[in-house]
Amino acid sequence: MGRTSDWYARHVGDTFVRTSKAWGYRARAACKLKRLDAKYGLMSRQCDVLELGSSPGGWSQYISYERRVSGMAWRTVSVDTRAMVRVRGVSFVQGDITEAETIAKVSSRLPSGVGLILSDICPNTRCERYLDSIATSKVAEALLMVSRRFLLDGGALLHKTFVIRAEHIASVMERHFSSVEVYRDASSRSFNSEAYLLCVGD
Ligand SMILES: C[S@@+](CC[C@H](N)C(=O)[O-])C[C@H]1O[C@@H](n2cnc3c(N)ncnc32)[C@H](O)[C@@H]1O
Repeated sequence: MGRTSDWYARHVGDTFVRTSKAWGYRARAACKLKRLDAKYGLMSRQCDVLELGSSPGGWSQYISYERRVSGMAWRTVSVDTRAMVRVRGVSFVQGDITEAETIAKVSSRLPSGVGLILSDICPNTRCERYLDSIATSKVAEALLMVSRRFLLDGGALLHKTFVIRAEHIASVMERHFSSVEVYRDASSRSFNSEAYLLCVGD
């Protein structure tokens, strides 16, 4: 079997792909967020949300749905370098979170900050250990900068990274947050094994 058919067989056989399709989510990532929400009660936080790396919109759909069923009128602003088809109740900013122009656009929509930042940002990795490690560290740096700018006291940052980098990034985050927990989701496919860091401030 070639690489493409290999990927296809894995993809259609994946429970999270089937579940996300059944629920009408644009990406299987929505099922991962649902699992993280069940573990950490993310959506029960009474606050505005800043979502980073949102396209094609699976997480945005999940956030939008959860907020609507709970009747909460909190704002959600989502950011991605790539375009995203509109999601009800979500304000989308197209831009790079490392750029001042994007930060200014987010600021104008969330002038008072947020209680929760959710990042599913995935840098363009090249399966080259040194370059990938630089790319994931750059994302972590950008998230720290965004957290300093937008996260309110007691707020939380959920950050997706790769298992191989998780402990190092956690040790950096521990200098800036009062608690940092590393979680490896069972839905992560082994070849790109992802980990999530939940960083909570004072
Ligand atoms: C795994 S995808 C996100 C999937 C999304 N959470 C969903 O549920 O549909 C990662 C996204 O991160 C975005 N991204 C990567 N670097 C970025 C950056 N510097 N600023 C904003 N978005 C970025 C990519 O364009 C990509 O759409």
